Amino acid sequence: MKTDFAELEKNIQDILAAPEYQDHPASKALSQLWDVNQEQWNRMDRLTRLSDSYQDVMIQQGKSLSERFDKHVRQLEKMTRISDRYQRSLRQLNIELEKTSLIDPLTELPNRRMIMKQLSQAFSGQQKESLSIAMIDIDYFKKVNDEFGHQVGDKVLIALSRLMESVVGDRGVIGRWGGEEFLVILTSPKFEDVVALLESLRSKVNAYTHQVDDKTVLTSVSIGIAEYQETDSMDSLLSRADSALYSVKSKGRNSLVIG
Ligand SMILES: Nc1nc2c(ncn2[C@@H]2O[C@H](COP(=O)(O)OP(=O)(O)OP(=O)(O)O)[C@@H](O)[C@H]2O)c(=O)[nH]1
Repeated sequence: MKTDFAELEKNIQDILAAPEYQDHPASKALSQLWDVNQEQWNRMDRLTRLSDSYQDVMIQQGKSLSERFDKHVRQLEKMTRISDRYQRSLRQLNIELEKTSLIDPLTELPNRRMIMKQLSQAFSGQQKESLSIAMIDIDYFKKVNDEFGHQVGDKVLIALSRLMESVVGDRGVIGRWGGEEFLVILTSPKFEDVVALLESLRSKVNAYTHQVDDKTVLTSVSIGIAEYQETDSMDSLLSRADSALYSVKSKGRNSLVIG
């Protein structure tokens, strides 16, 4: 049976208020019991409120904890993204750095370091037997600078680089050896093809004209060629090409000599 507390409370209040029960010992005991009950009730009420507010605090704390956790996760994700981006740009920078350390900035041809690297690779490769090199020097280039100025000289160097690069094409590689000197590495089983290609290069440079206002810059190149021989080291091959170039220069330039 379910107790109707409201009715019970009313009955007790009525008994306690009835004058005929005032001095009855049971009424006193009931009154004491009522007071104890009220006190317990108030205590329960306080405890319930305390527990409610404690729960509120806990919920609030839990909420702020999870908010803090989410914030940290977001920060971590952001840092990871930054680190990824940083690493990507670092890799890109390395590629650029590697490129600039191997490419001549003016002519954009492989620089001496790069062309030496490639020569070394060709030297240790299986096609060593069909390897030839050519040392190319622009004739009287000082005169171009003296007459037209250094800036025109630069433009001529760039234009000749493009021209020579297009003649060599995929049959070899050309790099800037330094100043107005270039080195070509060619791999061809027939040496006469190498000579024919270099002769074509010489004649195209000779036919090239560079216009500066109403003046024309004429150019020519001297070429020293060396074909790989079994006893060759890289140094001896380079040295033969250099001697051949020297020989062309002493014979009057705009020509090629095989060393
Ligand atoms: N404009 C320009 N000139 C350069 C560059 N590098 C080297 N030179 C010039 O090339 C010239 C080379 O002079 P020389 O060594 O006397 O050679 P040359 O005048 O070509 O004479 P030969 O080689 O004997 O035919 C110098 O005037 C250098 O200043 C460059 O990057 N730009």
